[in-house]
Amino acid sequence: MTALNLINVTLQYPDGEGLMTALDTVNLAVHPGQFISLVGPSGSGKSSLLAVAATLIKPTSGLVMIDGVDATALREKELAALRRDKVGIIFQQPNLLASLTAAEQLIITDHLRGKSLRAAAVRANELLEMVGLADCAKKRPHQLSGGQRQRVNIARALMAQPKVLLVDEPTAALDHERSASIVGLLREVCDQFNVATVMVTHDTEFVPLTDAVATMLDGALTAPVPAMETASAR
Ligand SMILES: Nc1ncnc2c1ncn2[C@@H]1O[C@H](COP(=O)(O)OP(=O)(O)OP(=O)(O)O)[C@@H](O)[C@H]1O
Repeated sequence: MTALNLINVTLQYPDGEGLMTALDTVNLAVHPGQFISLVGPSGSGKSSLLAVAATLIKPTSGLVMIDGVDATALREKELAALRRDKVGIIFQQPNLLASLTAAEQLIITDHLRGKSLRAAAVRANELLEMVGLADCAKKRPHQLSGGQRQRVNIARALMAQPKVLLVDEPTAALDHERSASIVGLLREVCDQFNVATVMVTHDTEFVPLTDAVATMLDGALTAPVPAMETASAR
């Protein structure tokens, strides 16, 4: 089963007297463990695609299937639960809470999901170790570098064990070396947690670390994205 499946997704915004089409009949299937780069010029619809896939915006028409469930058919409460449990979102800016330690940034997300604090603390420590921040669990955002903050952001998005990870220009605020290590980390996350990952990027240099490229132009994908190859073929 695909983890994320956009089927004939069209998104239109009101534009003066008429409508502007931000997404035009987009079809995209992403399998567990598949890592897709999403590229295209400014205004081509990349952020709109991520927002629709994240179920933050309902498309004008088409289906958004997350782990086999059609998100466009759900009521707001069910939709919020689906998003919380199945979708991890990583924005450019980590948006960490200034007063919380790295571990607490992660624990609070599980707490909001009604999970036990003890289990959350164990998982938070495991994830911080996985992203290379075992020594930084007690540090607050101002004590971390930009790259470290982005690693906390990634670990936080993994707390819910999402099926789908949506990443919007994770390297925009980082230098070259840190950017490479963040994309390398996302590759590891994708493989280790078998999560379907879509990353918007302007950095075509990192595209080879991903399995396939989706290119957007004027709201449409320029070509079908190849299906998942077997892991051994990578
Ligand atoms: N809330 C909105 N209301 C009206 N038009 C919008 C809205 N959000 C986006 N658009 C338009 O939809 C189109 C696609 O925008 P989108 O932000 O998805 O592109 P993008 O590829 O992510 O661009 P960038 O690389 O600059 O972030 C653009 O023409 C944009 O102006």
